[in-house]
This record gives sequence, C-alpha cells and structure tokens, in this order.
Amino acid sequence: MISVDHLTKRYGRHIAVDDVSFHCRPGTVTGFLGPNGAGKSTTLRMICGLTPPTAGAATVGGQPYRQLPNPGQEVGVLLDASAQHAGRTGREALTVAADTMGVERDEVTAKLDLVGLDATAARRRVRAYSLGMRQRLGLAHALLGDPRVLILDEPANGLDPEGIFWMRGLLRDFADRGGTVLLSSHLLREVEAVADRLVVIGGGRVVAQGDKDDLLSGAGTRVQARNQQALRRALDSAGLDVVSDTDGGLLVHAEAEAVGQAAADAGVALTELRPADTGGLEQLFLSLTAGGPTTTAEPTTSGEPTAAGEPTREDAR
Ligand SMILES: Nc1ncnc2c1ncn2[C@@H]1O[C@H](COP(=O)(O)OP(=O)(O)OP(=O)(O)O)[C@@H](O)[C@H]1O
Repeated sequence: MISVDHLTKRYGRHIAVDDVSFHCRPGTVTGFLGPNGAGKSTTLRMICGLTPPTAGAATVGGQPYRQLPNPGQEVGVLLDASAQHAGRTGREALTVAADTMGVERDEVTAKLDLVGLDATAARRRVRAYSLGMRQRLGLAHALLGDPRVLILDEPANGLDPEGIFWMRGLLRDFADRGGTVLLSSHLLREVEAVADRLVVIGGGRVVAQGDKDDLLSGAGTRVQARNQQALRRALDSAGLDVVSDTDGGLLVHAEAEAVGQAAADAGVALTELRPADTGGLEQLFLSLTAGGPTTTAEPTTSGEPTAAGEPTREDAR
C-alpha cells in the first residue's frame, strides 16, 4: 500500500506539486500520468524520501520510506535508469546491491534472467548499455529484494515495442500476485494497457483519478457552474464521485439527474449539464499535453540525489 496525503513541493515561488493525494492498493497497477513537467518525478521522489515535501506526507506499507528498516526488501524503486554506476558491469552492479541489501547472490543471476539480460550483457560495463538495457538492469535492481511494492518512473523509456510488451507482462504478473505497482508515464497509451487505476496530474495538481475503465469510458456527467467550488462542495456532500476537476468543469461518475439534483439542493446555478463524451480522459489528457507545463521553474542550485536502481538515502536539502 502506498499512501500519498496532501503532498506539496515548492521551489521558491514555483509549486511543482500542489496538494496531491492518492492511494495505491495491493494487487493493482496505478498509472501516474501527466505531461512533461507535471510533477510526477517530484512526487515519486517525495514518496521515496529523496526530496523533502514542503507539506503533506507519504507512506509505503504504513511507514515513511526513510523509516523502513530495509527499504530494498519492501519497495523496489527505479527513478532514473541512466543514473547507474557506468564503470561496473551489470552483474557487478547487482552484486554490490545484493550484498548491501543482504540478499543471496544467487538472486543476482535469477533477476538478470528475469529481466532478459543474458550472460554476455551482464559482463558488459553499464556505460556500454543502451537506455533499454539500463531500464532492464534498473528493474532487476528494483526486484532484487523481492519487494511487495514497485515504484517506477517512466520505465518504458528506451525500450523497444517488444520490451514494452514484456515489461507490461511483468508488472501485471507482479500485481496479480498481490504486489502494488506505481508507474509513471507521460503516455496515456503506455499505462492504459497495464494499469487498473489512473492518477492524472497536470501543473502539479491531480486533475483526475479513479478506475481506468471508468475514466476512459467517459461515462458520467459533465457539469459546470459559475461557482465551481460551490458545485464541488455540493457534489462532495451528496456523496457523488468527482473523477476530474479542471477549469473546463467537472466530470462526475453519476447520472445527470443526480448531479442536477445535488446542485439544486445546494442552490448552485449550473451553466452546463450533459452526459460526458466518450474518451473523456483522452480529451483531458490531450488538453493538458497541449498546454504543457503551466508554470516555469527556476532551477535550484543545490541539486538533489538521483535514484537509479539504488535509491540513496542522502538528501541535498
Ligand atoms: N530541483 C528543482 N528545482 C526547481 N524546479 C524543479 C526542480 N525539480 C523539478 N522542478 C520543477 O517542478 C516541476 C515538476 O517537475 P517534475 O520533474 O516532477 O515533472 P515530471 O512530471 O516528472 O516531468 P518530466 O517527465 O519532464 O520529468 C517542473 O516545472 C520542474 O521544472
């Protein structure tokens, strides 16, 4: 179980992540979806204790990541496949990690096999690896301690279509055996094929979340009011499930009649009430992507640690 509660990260005046909350349950793959700069990596780094939140908290298995006694055996993390020790061979990199984690060395061979790095590849230095091979090595590292939770940032980057298909199968199988997977991507199609649930982030804020099928079917009602906050309060207090909340209105997982009644009961005047279009999520995602990052950030000078297969416990700030 991963719990993210009201996480916020500010860099100076720029809000990279703004009050983000969601939960990932065992047995599910959660796709964390958003265009470049939306705040995905920053959120994942806060979950993994690499970036301190400005506000809010995240736990994995009920504890903050930094308080897990042996994190590698509970959470497999792959945040940046290119940040691996270039001078080591693939096998050496995994062996060092296995020794650090207290994992049997036999597991190194087993995990190399699992991710499709053969003996020749395992003998090559990481600097000679393609990005796809680094992703595979990073995944082997994440799986090394047989964790129950996987947190992966854009793991399909650099993989060829066969590799993407293979990774989907691996993640699906991991979740079907009771594992929890949180998987970020900027491509809807990439997570659509494997995720059970989606959390969509744009400009640092969660703009939609829920079961993938519900979000993609576009089932429900699109509603707008001049006072959208009052409308949101009315729908929440009527117990209606708001699946997305953007400047263009709300998408509610309920019949139009129930939505209209809730608004009327609260005295909120509507400007729009209609059945949602199919492909509502796709439209939402396209509009986020078209807009790009809503704000620009000033880079910080401190630089934070990167996480490849080996999530570091250092913190630069
Ligand atoms: N160390 C930092 N200092 C200042 N701004 C930052 C820092 N790290 C991230 N940001 C800003 O925070 C916002 C969110 O970045 P983040 O990397 O989390 O997005 P993302 O969704 O993972 O996108 P991408 O896939 O492009 O990495 C961006 O505007 C980014 O420029």
